[in-house]
Parts: sequence; structure tokens; C-alpha cells
Amino acid sequence: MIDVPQVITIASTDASGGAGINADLKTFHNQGVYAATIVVGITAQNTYGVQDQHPIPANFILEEFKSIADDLDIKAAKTGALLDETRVHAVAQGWQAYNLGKLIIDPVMVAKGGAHLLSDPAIEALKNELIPLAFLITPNLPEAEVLVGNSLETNSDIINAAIKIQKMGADNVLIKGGHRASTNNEYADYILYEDGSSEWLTTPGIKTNRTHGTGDTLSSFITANLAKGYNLKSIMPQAKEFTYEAIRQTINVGHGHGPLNHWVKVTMETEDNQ
Ligand SMILES: Nc1ncnc2c1ncn2[C@@H]1O[C@H](COP(=O)(O)OP(=O)(O)O)[C@@H](O)[C@H]1O
Ligand SMILES: Cc1ncc(COP(=O)(O)O)c(N)n1
Repeated sequence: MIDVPQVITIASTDASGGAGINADLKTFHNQGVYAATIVVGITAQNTYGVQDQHPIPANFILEEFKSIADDLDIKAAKTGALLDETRVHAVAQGWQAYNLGKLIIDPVMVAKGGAHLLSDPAIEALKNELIPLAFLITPNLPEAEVLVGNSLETNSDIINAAIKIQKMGADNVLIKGGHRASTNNEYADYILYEDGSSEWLTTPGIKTNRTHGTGDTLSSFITANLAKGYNLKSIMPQAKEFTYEAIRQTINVGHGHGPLNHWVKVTMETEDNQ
């Protein structure tokens, strides 16, 4: 029998397959971990935008938690689009009852096409109930602005925001820079680690609108490799590289914000040598 690290995504589906649970599963599979799901919502969505969304009843979400906890041995979990306050509350309740390892929160608020995937009241619930449980939180720039309540223009704004979000209770804070290329066209993400150290992770910018699911892909790569036992600092450069390559090696699917290439080969360095 082969032992394989088990992970779970607690999020919503994307009918067109490029973001949400669908992107998470593809990334998990790419990274060689066994993936389970707790479906919180379903979306009718394509690369043009989100046409409709439908939440799963809170008591059913709790049943999903119980089914998983009664049987699987989950090492790390990530959340994605949680839609509304009731769903955020159900996930926090499920987590308190059935802890599923390291918790990575991707606080998805708005899809690339502009649709809201988290209601305003849910943001307070996210702050109060979920962030204190997080091993890592991965807001993009607009999400980090909402969490701290001010705009983030400069690098020092971003550094201060990460400190503020860490004080809300997340051990590690990654602020993704995909919504702002620097003047020399670089995309820089900033991470503040639990020991107080920090780093900027930078790649060249790719001129494309085919960035559906970039955040999901990055946070799933991290989740998969945490479950394998790697530490966060050794995962981050590879996570950034994987996302970069998945954007760069474009696949021809859809006519709007197209999905990423989840077949690219970027693994942790020790795996490269095996
Ligand atoms: N056009 C791009 N070129 C290079 N990297 C990008 C590009 N767009 C996003 N990224 C990277 O993709 C990752 C996800 O970031 P982002 O797009 O901000 O997340 P989200 O999907 O949550 O909005 C980050 O590492 C970011 O730097
Ligand atoms: C169900 C679902 N979850 C998450 C996203 C975020 O996608 P993106 O990474 O493109 O912002 C999405 N569009 N749909």
C-alpha cells in the first residue's frame, strides 16, 4: 500500500473548471497529494464571469466535515470562496468540531470578472471566526485592503498591512501582488512569516488576461506541500514559480479570463532529485 498525503479544499465549484475547487483539485493532483472536498457553494461560471451562485445549506456543510473527519487523515486544508456569513460561520463551526490539520485561508472576495464571492457581512465573520484559526492567509491586494481598511499603494503599506493581518490571528500572511505590476513589470508577493522574518517573491509579469484561478493555484500548491511535510519557507519560491509557469505556458480554453495550465512540472527541489 502506498501512503499518500491527504488534503482538502473547503470552497466553491467553478462550472468552467478554471478556478475554485476545480483549480484546487488539479493543483493537488499535479503535486501528488490525495484531495478531498467540502463543497460550500456552486457557481455557474465561465471565463467571462460568474452568471449565478448557490450556497450549500449550513447543516450539510457540517455533515461533509463529519464524513471526512470520521474517515480520512487530512494533513492540510484550504478555504476558497465561502459566499456569505452563514457559510463562513458553518466552516468555522466545522473547523472547531473537526480540526483538519494546517488551515490555509484564501479569502476570495471578488472573481476576476468582478462578481462578488463574499458578502460584506461575511467579511467581519471571516475576520472574527476564521482568521484566528489560520496557519496562513493569502489575500490579494484588494482583499488585503478590505481586511485592513485602507488602500495599499507602497511597499511599506503592504508590509504594514501584513503586520496588521498577522495581529488578527493568522500565523503567516502572504499578500499577493497579481493586481499591481511594478514599474519594471514585475509581480511581487510579500510574505510575513510567524517568526517575524519576511521576504518578497518576484517574477517577471506576463502580459495576459488568462489569469482565472491564479490565487487558487498558488494557495493549493502551498497546501499540498505543507501536507507532504515541507516547511513554508522552502515551499514559497516553488509555489511562486509553479503559478508563474502555469500562467506562462498558456492553454487555449475559453474566450475571456482563461484558465491556467495545471500540467506544468514544478516540484519541490528534493523531489526534483528523486
Ligand atoms: N500577469 C501575471 N504575471 C505574473 N504573475 C502573475 C500575474 N498575475 C498574477 N500573478 C501571480 O499569481 C499569483 C496569484 O496572485 P493574484 O492574481 O493577485 O491572486 P488572486 O487570483 O487571488 O487575485 C501571485 O503569485 C501573482 O504574483
Ligand atoms: C468558485 C470560485 N472560487 C474562486 C474564484 C477566484 O478566482 P481567481 O483566482 O481568478 O480570482 C472564482 N472565480 N470562483
